[in-house]
Amino acid sequence: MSRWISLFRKNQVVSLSSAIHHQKPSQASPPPIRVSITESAGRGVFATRRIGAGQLIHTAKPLLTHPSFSTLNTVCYFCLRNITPNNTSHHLLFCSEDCKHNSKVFYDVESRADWSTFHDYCRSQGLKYPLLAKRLACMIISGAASADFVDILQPASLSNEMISQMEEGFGLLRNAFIKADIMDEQMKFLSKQWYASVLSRIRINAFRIELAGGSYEDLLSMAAASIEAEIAVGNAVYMLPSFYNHDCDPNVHIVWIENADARLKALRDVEEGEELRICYIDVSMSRDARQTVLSQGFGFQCNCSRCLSGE
Ligand SMILES: C[S@@+](CC[C@H](N)C(=O)[O-])C[C@H]1O[C@@H](n2cnc3c(N)ncnc32)[C@H](O)[C@@H]1O
Repeated sequence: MSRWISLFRKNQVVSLSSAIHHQKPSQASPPPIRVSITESAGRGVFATRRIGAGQLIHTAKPLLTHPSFSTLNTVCYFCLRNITPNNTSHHLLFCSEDCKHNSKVFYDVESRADWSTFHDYCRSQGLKYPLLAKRLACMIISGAASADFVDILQPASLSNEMISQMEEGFGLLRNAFIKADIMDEQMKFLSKQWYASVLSRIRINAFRIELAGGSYEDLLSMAAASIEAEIAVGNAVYMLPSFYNHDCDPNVHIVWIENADARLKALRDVEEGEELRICYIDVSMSRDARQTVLSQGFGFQCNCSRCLSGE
């Protein structure tokens, strides 16, 4: 969701360059945040104490990840870490034995089926989120996740037209499992309603992962590297980061260094009780463009102070 361009806005550069000295979270205590209801944006994340600019507020492991089609052979199929491609093999890659082991929760089921038709469909339609739904379905079939795994996340409201557009993807997903002889009992959850409900949640909660690389310890050099290279390796869904609302002048940034493990950092000093917000979009766009993207992509009218002031 978020992008780096926002970091170059003039009024943020000073706080960012002073931000890099406060990177370590408190080891012993829980993160200084709570999830509560906001006045106008559903649930949100609030600071439970003062947080200094640049402080690492918390990290988050993804619930679901999937590489982009363009990075399928160059990033870890589990954690999205960049891997030097092996010219002799076009097989899916894992960056470590740990990732290979951890991926069993979906890969043992996934590798039994032929995904070519489902993938061709996604590729031709430019769809990335059904890949995350496929991974979740594999986790549920393997018994590693329950059918309501992502139900706690806010769903997008879908029009009837959007739901009917999902039918083809649903049919192809289901067929791939049927052809792989997955037992009816294990696929009981896999209804059109389940598929639409999962995609509606992924749609507004998935993050587009851009890795900044292991050598960028400070936010400014990460921002510069990310803008230069446009490094989008895939998509991922998280639990806690999904509760952060959007602001066009955010006080928190989500960053990925070398894999899909997220780090949430304060962009400026935050007072106890203040809501913590990230940006979902490129906030260097004009107000009208931001409003259009947020309304079409996330279904809300942004009324942050920047939008209200017309900036
Ligand atoms: C990723 S979720 C954020 C958490 C969400 N508020 C919840 O209760 O789970 C994104 C959704 O939160 C709401 N939201 C986020 N930022 C908002 C904002 N600035 N103004 C109004 N609604 C917002 C919208 O409904 C949006 O689709």
